[in-house]
Amino acid sequence: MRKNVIAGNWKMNKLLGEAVQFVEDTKAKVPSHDSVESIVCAPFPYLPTLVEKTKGTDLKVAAQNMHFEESGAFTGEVSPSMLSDIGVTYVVLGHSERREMFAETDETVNKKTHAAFAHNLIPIVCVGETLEERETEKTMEVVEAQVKAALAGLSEEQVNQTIIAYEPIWAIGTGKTATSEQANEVCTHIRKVVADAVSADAGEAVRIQYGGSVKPANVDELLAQSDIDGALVGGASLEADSFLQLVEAGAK
Ligand SMILES: O=C(CO)COP(=O)(O)O
Repeated sequence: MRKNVIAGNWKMNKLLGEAVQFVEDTKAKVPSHDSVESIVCAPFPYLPTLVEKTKGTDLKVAAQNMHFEESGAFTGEVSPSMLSDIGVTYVVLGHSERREMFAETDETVNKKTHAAFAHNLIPIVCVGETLEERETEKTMEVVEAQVKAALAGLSEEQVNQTIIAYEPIWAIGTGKTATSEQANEVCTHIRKVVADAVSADAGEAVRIQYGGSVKPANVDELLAQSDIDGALVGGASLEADSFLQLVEAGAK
């Protein structure tokens, strides 16, 4: 039985006081880590404070991106060792907003997955098709290529720990959710791609989240699908109450 992972991706939202208030309001209320992994993906400047404030609780903290290099002349970037050094445990990689607006490629995502494991960070690797790709029936092909590229060269053990987030771009922030059947169909395909590329066991073990307009009203139906093991949530993760409802759904 795979454990659900519910991650709130705050994106570029909240000021420090609001971020702290959020974790104060949720950290003692999230279900046990044994029943669901509850994660907030916060902007870089808040990570040390949030890691400190959530120590010893079941709420975990993720970064939303990182560089793949260890250190050097990369003005404005944050390295994997900086994240692990301050106690961050997960990192979102290859979000479609970074692919679209910040020149993230399959190749850099792959370098970042390797760098994450080298620094004990669990990667949440985002994949997903555009509306045009869906309408021209390229979804499976596009997602397959992204998954294979992201995982290339990882060991079976590393793939077992990887979290893949399937986020159809047309469903992000639009209020348009993929139907639970549409979402599951792609997640099933991703699982098969991992099984074929790595091993049957890795295909079984890898956790696959759905993301795109997930909210308390639709999360149960999405999580009830055979191959969906959680959600990566933007808008509906910004309020403590809504986030708590989502993690409680993940613990069922
Ligand atoms: O991009 C997303 C999470 O990473 C999804 O965002 P929304 O939940 O706001 O659609």
